[in-house]
Amino acid sequence: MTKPTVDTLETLGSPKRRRLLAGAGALGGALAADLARAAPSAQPAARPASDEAMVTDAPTTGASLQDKYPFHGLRQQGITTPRPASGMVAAFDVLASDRAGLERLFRTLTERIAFLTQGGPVPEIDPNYPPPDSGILGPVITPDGLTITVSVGESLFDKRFGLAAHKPRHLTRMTGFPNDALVESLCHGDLLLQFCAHTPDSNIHALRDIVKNTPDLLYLRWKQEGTVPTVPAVAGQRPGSARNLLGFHDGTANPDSRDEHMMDRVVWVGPEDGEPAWATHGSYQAVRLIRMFVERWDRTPLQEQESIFGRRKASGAPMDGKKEFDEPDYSRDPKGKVTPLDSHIRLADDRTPESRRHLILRRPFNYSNGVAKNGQMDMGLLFIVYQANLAEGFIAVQSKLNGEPLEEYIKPVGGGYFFVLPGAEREGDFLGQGLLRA
Ligand SMILES: C=CC1=C(C)c2cc3[nH]c(cc4nc(cc5[nH]c(cc1n2)c(C)c5CCC(=O)O)C(CCC(=O)O)=C4C)c(C)c3C=C
Ligand SMILES: [Fe+2]
Repeated sequence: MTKPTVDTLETLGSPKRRRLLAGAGALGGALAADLARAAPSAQPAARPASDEAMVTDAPTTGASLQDKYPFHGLRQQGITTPRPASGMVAAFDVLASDRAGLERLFRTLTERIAFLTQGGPVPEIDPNYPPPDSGILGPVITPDGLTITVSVGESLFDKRFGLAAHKPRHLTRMTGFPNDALVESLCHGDLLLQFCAHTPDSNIHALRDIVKNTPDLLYLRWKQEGTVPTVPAVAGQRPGSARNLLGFHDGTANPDSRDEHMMDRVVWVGPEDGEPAWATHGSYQAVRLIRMFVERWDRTPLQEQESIFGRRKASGAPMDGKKEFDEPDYSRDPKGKVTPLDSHIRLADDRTPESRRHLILRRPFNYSNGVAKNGQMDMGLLFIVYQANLAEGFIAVQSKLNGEPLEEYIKPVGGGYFFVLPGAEREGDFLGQGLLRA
């Protein structure tokens, strides 16, 4: 996992930052926001990434607008990178009609992502032309921990670009599971961009930049924004996982994304996986928009909620444990008297050697979209999951979950399957280069 660098070490929780924000009213919102974004500080970043005791996949206080992840590398960022507070996915149809157009798209994406994730001043141009930037972050783009991850859908491998022979082995068009009510306009896409940053403004800014720079190449199909609640960092304590909108800690049993050996096994496609050579260092991505029926959930007894997940709501502990990160021991409970056999966590991973083959890296965000037509709150989980093998990963785990009691409270309505391109390794390389040269 690559750690963010902090050029000028301003932390969101620093007294300086708080003073700047407190002065926002007096200064006028936009100017104060510009100052806050660009302000340097002597405070170090708060996250001690090398301290084992602090492992969490929840954003903690101390995020800096100057955090940045290197763009070039064998693998793309935004997968094993810590999950920040704001996420967004945007799925597109590709308008390019031939290989040359597709290459122009990949080169443009590479150039824009390299700039947006590293930040810098927006160039000044002749005011007779439209401004080169939306301006919503001010004249200097702060990196804000932004990552933009590019993946491609199965439909990109149709006749248009002559890529059919190079499709990753498991990349298929997502089909519905028994509890799904998929809405076609919220599904699939030739290309998907995942934006992650400390603040939603950076994701929106980046999306608008990319849309502005690809008018003849991309058509926006659907998008979904989401958030992860920030977990306060308590000195000497491992922070708990963030909570989802059903009120449970979510992410507890995720494999440790800092363990490179584990990530090579679970997440990244390797040369031995029987995939096309260009796909090495890529990953399969499943995205699911899962609506939650929160009104019904909030009227469900606590003990039923806990039985549905197989964990305690307050602590996140497994039913046979005391603390969130205690390991459940199902061998002592073969009939499911303590942890029901059909609880979410026991179905998803029954801790047998067989289930080790189906490990996945979950990287979800909570979403809240306003009000549904029936007057209910439209909220849920933007479920994003990465694995080296889609069939053994998401599809196998979802198949085990089919029919689970949680289904009474959730309804998957959209998403799709995608393949994350390997990284642009060196300056001058572009995302998708291996695929187009295969
Ligand atoms: C197909 C994969 C999964 C889907 C879809 C999914 C949906 C989903 N999950 C929650 C809430 C929780 N999930 C938890 C654990 C968990 N979930 C999956 C897979 C899917 N979940 C796995 C593999 C696991 C880990 C199981 C284990 O090893 O014990 C938990 C418990 C805490 C944790 O480990 O994260 C919660 C809570 C919701 C609300 C949801 C759909 C809306
Ligand atoms: Fe889950």
